[in-house]
Amino acid sequence: MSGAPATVRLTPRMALGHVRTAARLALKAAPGSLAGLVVLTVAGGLAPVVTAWLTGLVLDGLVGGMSGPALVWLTVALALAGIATVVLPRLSQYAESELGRRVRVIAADRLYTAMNHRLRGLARLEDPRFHDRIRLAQQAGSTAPGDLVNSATGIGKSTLTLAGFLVTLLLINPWLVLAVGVAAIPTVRAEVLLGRRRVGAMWRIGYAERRQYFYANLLSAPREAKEVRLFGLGAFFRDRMLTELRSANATNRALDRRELGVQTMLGVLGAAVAGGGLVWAIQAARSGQMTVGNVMVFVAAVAGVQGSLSAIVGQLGGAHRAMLMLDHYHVATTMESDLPVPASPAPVPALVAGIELRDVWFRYGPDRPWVLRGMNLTIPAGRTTALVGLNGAGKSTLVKLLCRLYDPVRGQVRWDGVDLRETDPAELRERIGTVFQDYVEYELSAAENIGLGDLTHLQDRDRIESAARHAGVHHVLASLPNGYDTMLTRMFLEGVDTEGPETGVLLSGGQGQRLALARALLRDERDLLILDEPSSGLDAEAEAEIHARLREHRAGRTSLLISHRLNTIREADQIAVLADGKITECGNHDQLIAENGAYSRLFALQAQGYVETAPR
Ligand SMILES: Nc1ncnc2c1ncn2[C@@H]1O[C@H](COP(=O)(O)OP(=O)(O)OP(=O)(O)O)[C@@H](O)[C@H]1O
Repeated sequence: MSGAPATVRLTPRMALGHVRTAARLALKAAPGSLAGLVVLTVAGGLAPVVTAWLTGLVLDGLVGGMSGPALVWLTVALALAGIATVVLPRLSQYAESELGRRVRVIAADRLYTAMNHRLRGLARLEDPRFHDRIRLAQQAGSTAPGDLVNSATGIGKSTLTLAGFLVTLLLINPWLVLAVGVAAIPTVRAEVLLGRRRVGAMWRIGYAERRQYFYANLLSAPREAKEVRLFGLGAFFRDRMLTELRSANATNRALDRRELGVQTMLGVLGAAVAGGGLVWAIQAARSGQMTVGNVMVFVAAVAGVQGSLSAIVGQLGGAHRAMLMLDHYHVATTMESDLPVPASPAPVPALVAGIELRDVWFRYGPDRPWVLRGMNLTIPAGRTTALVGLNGAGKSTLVKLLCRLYDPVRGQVRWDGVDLRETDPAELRERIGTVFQDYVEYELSAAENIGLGDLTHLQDRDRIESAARHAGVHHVLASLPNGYDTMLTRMFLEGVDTEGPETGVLLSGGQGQRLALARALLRDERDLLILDEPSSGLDAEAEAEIHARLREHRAGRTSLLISHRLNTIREADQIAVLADGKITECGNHDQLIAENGAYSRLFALQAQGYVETAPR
């Protein structure tokens, strides 16, 4: 799924496919509204023609001295047609809105279900082209199917009006149909060209708009606010935002000017044809070839033909745009899974022997440097393995491979002998509990923040509290204004619907880290516990306390612990040093110290720092 969206070209086959998709979505979402819309479209399309004819008949009746019930009935019919002309567009608008609302729900459901099922790893999420595509697909899902249906009904309605008035003109004077038709050719051609330009401009403006929102967001987002203020970046980002805004404005202005010029010319041409026709009609009326009513019908018909033609062309442009957008939606909902999963995946049983990384090579893209270069490591079941390495050595990358967020480029990661490529990632992840280095603090309640670790326990307050106690964060959470129900956010109000809603709170960095730990500990019975820098934000006392608890918790379980603070991992059963994409040392603390290698050097360096600053 790649390629710049701007290069999308619609073939007739694709267009037909998108029309079918939109029609199916509309039929599924709101068959009643769709049927109503069709009826309203037919009625709305014919109403102006009927009104014009009735007006002509009434005028002729008056001039011809018609009176009595016939004139009354004609007048009543004319009044009803007038009411219909006013009411029908309102009803159509409601039916369109309702259809749009319902289609949006189904389209969003399909899109996000596809994303959940087809985006199992991370690689695609790190591709900027994918983000362009998915953003457009989200936009398309919410508006394009409805827009396409509306354009289709709009085209149908205008076509009916056009046909009605063409027949009218044909009955009055066939030559007039030819004159109006010839005058319409440049209009159609100009609208098609303008439509294409509009679509092209949409991509260019879209990019500028995305950058503009990005800068605008930097100016108001609480997460970035500290740095923006401290480094005085406000004016800098504002200027960049305005530059993007001006660039979008310049594109829009150029387009508007071109449209203004073309449409003014076409308007003058249309008016000339209509004026010529009117002169002819008045002459014909004067010489008795035409009635006053027919003159009126003629004027309405010329305006109706011109108006409906330009509406059809405009709506075709709208349909074209909607189809281009639906193309992104189609690609996003039918994309292949980013991690191949066999038709019958191998089961992931409880871990008995261990996990083996066999000659694993990995890089984040064909044009990126290798992070792991033929790495070999066994993580024995029931033991604690610690992973040590310098910044950027590839420790977190290894964690992602263990969770099958990526597949190795070469080599295998084996779970009790089963290559992870043979497994269903969802089943594998059910067996793993993880605290990532860049853990998430969700803008939800404290209890939910922990409960998300295992949705089956989301409502189980006892288990949630027990996990919080293990992670040493229970007292902090219990003493929040609403205890575990306090929202951990300053972005949303608690209970907006109630009177005097309260704002939530933010935890400190270390408290947040404990919360993430509690979330992982809720997945208590998992086979593999991965802790990537679980205590980097904790004070020394808390760190010692947490590690003592974790040691207890890990006893007899399989765990992988990553930490730069070597004192926290020295009791691991096995310590592996990762350097240059490989495991360069592996053994327990005493063995590695005796080896006098990189681990020993790092340990001595850290120990020295403490000794030198310790009070005598
Ligand atoms: N998503 C990514 N896309 C491209 N490169 C990445 C990505 N994530 C990490 N890298 C690169 O891979 C290398 C290893 O990163 P990784 O995060 O695994 O290191 P680490 O050992 O965990 O480092 P640290 O100790 O700083 O946490 C780094 O050079 C990093 O720039």
